[in-house]
Amino acid sequence: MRYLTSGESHGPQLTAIIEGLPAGLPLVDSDINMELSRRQKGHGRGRRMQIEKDTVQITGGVRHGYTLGSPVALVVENNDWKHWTKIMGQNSIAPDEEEEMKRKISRPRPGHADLNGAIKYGHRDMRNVLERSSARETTARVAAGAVAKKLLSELGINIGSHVVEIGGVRSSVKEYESLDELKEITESSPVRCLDPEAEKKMMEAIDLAKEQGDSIGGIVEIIVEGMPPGVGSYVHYDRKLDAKLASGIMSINAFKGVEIGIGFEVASKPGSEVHDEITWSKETGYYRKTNRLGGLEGGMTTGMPIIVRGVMKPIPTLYKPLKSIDIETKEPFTASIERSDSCAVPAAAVVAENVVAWELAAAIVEQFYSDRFTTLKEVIDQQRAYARDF
Ligand SMILES: Cc1cc2nc3c(=O)[nH]c(=O)nc-3n(C[C@H](O)[C@H](O)[C@H](O)COP(=O)(O)O)c2cc1C
Ligand SMILES: C=C(O[C@@H]1CC(C(=O)O)=C[C@@H](OP(=O)(O)O)[C@H]1O)C(=O)O
Repeated sequence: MRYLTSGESHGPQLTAIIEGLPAGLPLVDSDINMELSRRQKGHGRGRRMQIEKDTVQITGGVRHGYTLGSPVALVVENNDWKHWTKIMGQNSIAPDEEEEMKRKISRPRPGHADLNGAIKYGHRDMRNVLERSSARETTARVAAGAVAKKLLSELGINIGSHVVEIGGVRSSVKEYESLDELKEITESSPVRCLDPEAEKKMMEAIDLAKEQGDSIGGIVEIIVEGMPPGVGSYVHYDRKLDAKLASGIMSINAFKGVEIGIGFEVASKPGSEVHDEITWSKETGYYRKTNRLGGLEGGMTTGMPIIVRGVMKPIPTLYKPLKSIDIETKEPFTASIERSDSCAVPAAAVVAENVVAWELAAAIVEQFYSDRFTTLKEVIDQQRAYARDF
């Protein structure tokens, strides 16, 4: 299963095309719209989110609420496009030279793809880079991830996320009753945090950063329950599920690191406090009383919850801008900013959740492939029973 996305941040629309989904998966636009709307929320987002009301059009691969087995095409229109038609027009005749010079972006923003992308593709107008490198593209990734999430949920696999840290303020709540409880709390938190004390401090930290013209990053955690054991493989580097999850998280704009289970804590702990002892009961089969390795051993699922964390750097566009060099004049400048998020960690948690959903669904479809969703479901149930009785 794979997908491609297309579209610029201020272009007419974003498109995702998914190939390799089995036929017969129930899928309606509200499954996707729910995720798109979650991605738009969060304290610290800029004015763009007031302009956009992301909703999907399913333009291929689905009839009467079920996938057909053909490519699924998803379209999300950019409301902001109407303000950018002149600047972004795909077919418009080139504007006169003077106008063109005014519009050209020749000032690369530190921390963005601008300068490297311009050098790579030979663009002297860096709008040609920033339009596609913008995290607006995560809308299309969430749309594709929402389809994966639907597939997982039909297979009894449940996925949630929460914000662990923003700008150095850490959530202290580690325990929650169930994923449903986690979802209930995070959906009503402006920063998707489980800890009400930390939530307040996180919001203050975001407001302070904004006031000071700065930005802050943070850490998000994704939890997945219900994965059958043995998904992924140890036999080759590119079949290891932990590697695929790490690659997925690192591919999200501004993500700079990934942890699985207790993550980097393993460095300071002895093996006896890292590895999860294996135990067995007739009802559940094999299980671990602890889950420090986050549901993955040897590149495969253990059947325990999968726990993945990702760290997001502070947003690079600052109202108190950093120094850079104009590529035309080679003179230093400090940029003027129109609008930007000051913190997008809560939104990024939703992106990460959907990216993880995609990687897990793709691994399941690859390993247990069937053209028919009903058969895939039977095979997954068989895998669970087989692992239990093994
Ligand atoms: C949901 C989300 C929203 C973002 N919003 C902004 C923003 O408003 N301004 C900005 O400068 N960067 C924003 N970013 C981060 C940039 O897109 C990112 O840092 C940039 O594309 C460079 O990529 P890199 O940080 O992965 O190297 C956002 C990232 C995410 C995930
Ligand atoms: C549009 C989204 O995020 C954008 C990501 C982004 C960036 O540089 O990554 C810059 C901002 O775009 P603009 O300059 O149009 O305000 C954000 O709003 C979105 O998340 O849907």
